[in-house]
Amino acid sequence: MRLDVVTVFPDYLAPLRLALLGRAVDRGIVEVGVHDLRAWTHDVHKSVDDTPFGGGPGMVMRPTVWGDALDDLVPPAGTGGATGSTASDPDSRPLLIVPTPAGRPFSQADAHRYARRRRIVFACGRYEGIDQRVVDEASERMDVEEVSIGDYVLIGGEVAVLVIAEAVVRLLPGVLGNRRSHEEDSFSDGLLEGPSYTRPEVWRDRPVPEVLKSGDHARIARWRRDESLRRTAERRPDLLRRAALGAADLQTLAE
Ligand SMILES: COc1ccc(Cn2ccc3ccc(-c4cc(N)[nH]n4)cc32)cc1
Repeated sequence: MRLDVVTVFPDYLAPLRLALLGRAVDRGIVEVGVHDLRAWTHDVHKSVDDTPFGGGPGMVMRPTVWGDALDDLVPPAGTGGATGSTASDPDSRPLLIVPTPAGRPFSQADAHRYARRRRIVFACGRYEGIDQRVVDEASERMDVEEVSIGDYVLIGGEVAVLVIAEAVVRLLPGVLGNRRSHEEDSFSDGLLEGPSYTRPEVWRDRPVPEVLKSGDHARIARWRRDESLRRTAERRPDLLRRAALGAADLQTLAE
């Protein structure tokens, strides 16, 4: 997989080269390119924004600058660049992800879907966002998704790109090493992960739950499922409605 990020703050994306993500890059599992949007500006002031048509607060990012940046990263057809998707491989087109407060909510299912793509370009907006025509025009030759990472307002798209990139790259084969499979991830069974414990067995007079030291794997699995159900019912009742619950689960929730 290749990830390209376009931003006016390239240093914000430095974490992509650290720790697990950095190791994935070093091992060639993912290639990462971070590009300063100002490299495509046309004026001495390297301006990337302008006042909004129709008035209103703040500034909007200019389509001319973004258009030139995306043309270089994903050359239009006929310029030797990427063409439309092939029927046999719908994921062959580059995917342009534009974080925005107005986007569709990003989910673990999206992370799995993105992890199958060969090429993802992230457009990091600032100010009040990017001129809408950039998305509209890019949609002619790329798959474009405007994505929100939550119902809160950030200052720009860079942090959202770090969140999405981490959620996606960790799913790539070989990135997490011998860690348990993704199938056991939080949300993988539709429920929240329950509590975890490690040594010492007693810490500030607080013992580890006895069942976890019992060696009875069936009993441990049941206890973990019950804790997961209780935590989900308390913190994310919306997830419960979508989860596949068995009779024992319903018994636990009824207690
Ligand atoms: C019209 O309202 C606003 C429009 C833009 C902004 C600042 N801003 C500029 C680019 C950009 C990209 C992503 C996000 C973002 C994503 C999530 N989940 N929260 N905030 C915020 C962003 C603030 C408010």
